Amino acid sequence: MSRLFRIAIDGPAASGKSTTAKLLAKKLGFGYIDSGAMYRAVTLKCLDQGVPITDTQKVQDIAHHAKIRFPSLGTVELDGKDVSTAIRTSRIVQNISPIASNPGVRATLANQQRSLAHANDPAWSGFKHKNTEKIRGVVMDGRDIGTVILPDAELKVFIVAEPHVRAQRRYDELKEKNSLAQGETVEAIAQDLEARDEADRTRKVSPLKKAKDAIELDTSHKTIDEQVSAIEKLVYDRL
Ligand SMILES: Nc1ncnc2c1ncn2[C@@H]1O[C@H](COP(=O)(O)OP(=O)(O)O)[C@@H](O)[C@H]1O
Ligand SMILES: Nc1ccn([C@@H]2O[C@H](COP(=O)(O)OP(=O)(O)O)[C@@H](O)[C@H]2O)c(=O)n1
Repeated sequence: MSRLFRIAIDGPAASGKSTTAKLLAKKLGFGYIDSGAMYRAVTLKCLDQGVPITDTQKVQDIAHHAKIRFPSLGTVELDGKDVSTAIRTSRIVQNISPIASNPGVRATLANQQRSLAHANDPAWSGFKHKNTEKIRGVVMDGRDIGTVILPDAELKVFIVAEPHVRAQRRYDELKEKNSLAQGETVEAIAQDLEARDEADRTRKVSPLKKAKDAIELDTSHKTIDEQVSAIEKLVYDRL
């Protein structure tokens, strides 16, 4: 016997969603779908092809023809090329908000996200529960997963953290990857996160919002291990 268990993780920028989602997926043998990476990939393609991010129709066409894949845990491919690092720069997030609020882009990516979540990929080995039932599933993170993409997910978590903690973590991450733009400071990153969260919260289509039945998890004073274990426990509680 096999049962499907879908975990929706939403929250503001740099709150710890993808780190937690990836480790949780690894622990449970679940698939991991990084929906933010898909918006980042569409943004990268627009910038590379010189398509103005405010040209609604052209951006929709780009999204429609972009072939985005997740060949392994944490890697992202765009049109056959590994873009895992290229999509993580500040240039991408500074241009992403008009693309994420484009209804045609959202419709295209939403379809792909739902079919990825239903793919039941054989690589998602899952785990045995109480020695009988096989639990297989997926962890998906983003802004609208619990509200729009998987409204009937078996578990919804809304991850938050204090703004200065998120800015410092994102700064450290970019520094470590040598992806900091020249002269980029923690303050500049804090401003970017705030502007992006505001745009995500106030857009008309699929805004960033905690689903009514989501459980809030504040990671400000938690270690990564603690936040992964907290969600893992919620999974077992629900089974
Ligand atoms: N509890 C934590 N303690 C320290 N660093 C963390 C913690 N949670 C996440 N991070 C780090 O913060 C950064 C942002 O986390 P990330 O998972 O990318 O956030 P999101 O997906 O919400 O944007 C990453 O570099 C990650 O390693
Ligand atoms: N489900 C999603 C995921 C991301 N996004 C958009 O994509 C941007 C980047 O998402 P992300 O999760 O990669 O960003 P970070 O939280 O890692 O900074 C967000 O600021 C949103 O504008 C969205 O609109 N809907």
